[in-house]
Amino acid sequence: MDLRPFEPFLGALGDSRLARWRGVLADGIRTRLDTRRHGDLPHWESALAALPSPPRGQLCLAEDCVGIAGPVALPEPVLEDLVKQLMALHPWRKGPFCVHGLRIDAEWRSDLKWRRLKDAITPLAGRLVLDVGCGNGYYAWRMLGQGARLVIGVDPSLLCVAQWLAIDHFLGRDAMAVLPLGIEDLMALADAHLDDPGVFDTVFSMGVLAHRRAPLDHLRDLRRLLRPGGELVLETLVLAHQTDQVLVPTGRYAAMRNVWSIPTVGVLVGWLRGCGLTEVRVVDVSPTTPDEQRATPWMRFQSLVDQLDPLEPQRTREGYPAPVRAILIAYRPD
Ligand SMILES: Nc1ncnc2c1ncn2[C@@H]1O[C@H](C[S@+](CC[C@H]([NH3+])C(=O)[O-])CC(=O)[O-])[C@@H](O)[C@H]1O
Repeated sequence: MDLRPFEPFLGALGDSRLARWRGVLADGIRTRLDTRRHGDLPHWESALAALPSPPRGQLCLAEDCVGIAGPVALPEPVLEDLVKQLMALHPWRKGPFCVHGLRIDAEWRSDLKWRRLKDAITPLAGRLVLDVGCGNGYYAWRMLGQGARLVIGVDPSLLCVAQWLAIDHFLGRDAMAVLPLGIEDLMALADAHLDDPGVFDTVFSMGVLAHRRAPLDHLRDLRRLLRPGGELVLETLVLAHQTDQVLVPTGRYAAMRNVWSIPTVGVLVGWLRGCGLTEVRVVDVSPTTPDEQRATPWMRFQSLVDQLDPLEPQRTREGYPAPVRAILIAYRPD
């Protein structure tokens, strides 16, 4: 993979407030693609190259599905080939996507989280949006569908980038991309090349905070990326108690090796305020259920149900409280 698939998007940055990011991001992507080679990348690249190429489709956002519809139905053999190439990008964690009638039933019903937050956020029409840890871009398509001017998704996983490229292959939209960068890459690039990275109208960080070893640094970074008055949408694992506690799992949490901290909602609100964010509000607290996160033919590994105690499903197999996630909104002061 080289810079070419990202060039239309980088070009689109040129006539926006993000113009100064254009060269910076191009350098970052080049470096990451060099150093983050992945053994499966050639396999994913062959699948992308072999995707059928019907005429460009339209982005169709149904309640439960990010869809692509074209002017003509794809013939059966072409659909079979489509399944084969998209399956080569297994596991699909985030979705569902509907590609010319083919439903990619991903591990997560990501539509459910979107439903919880979409009416609580400032409408995205015309806004410059950053989605940190965006996965394969499922939500970034939704953000574009709400009329965002540009959406930068960043995620260090090359499989996520490959899945975005597969979906974008059928849409060819320049105003959104999943770039192979971690938040730390973005901050290092900003520190080295930009006076002030605070340009985004809305910054999303969903499903990332618990995986950061230094959660307060993450919140400070998110604040720095917002323009004054900009909105942060934060989603993360929380403890459902009323106390001021932070769970720091010893070993795994729900089979995940990289969960470092799970605060109560009260602590999380305090962290946001302590990092200089204001008007903090909690818009949702929901347990994650096996209806929302489950194994499917598009994600054949173990999933949430395997990570919960079979006799006491309100606990993980390690004995911790089962996953509950909260969505909070906050602002960088003007
Ligand atoms: N350093 C990093 N910087 C940025 N992203 C990272 C980093 N390390 C890992 N990630 C990425 O953060 C994402 C976390 S998933 C949330 C996806 C989406 N937001 C969702 O809300 O469904 C967790 C979940 O499923 O809850 C993965 O795609 C990682 O590759």
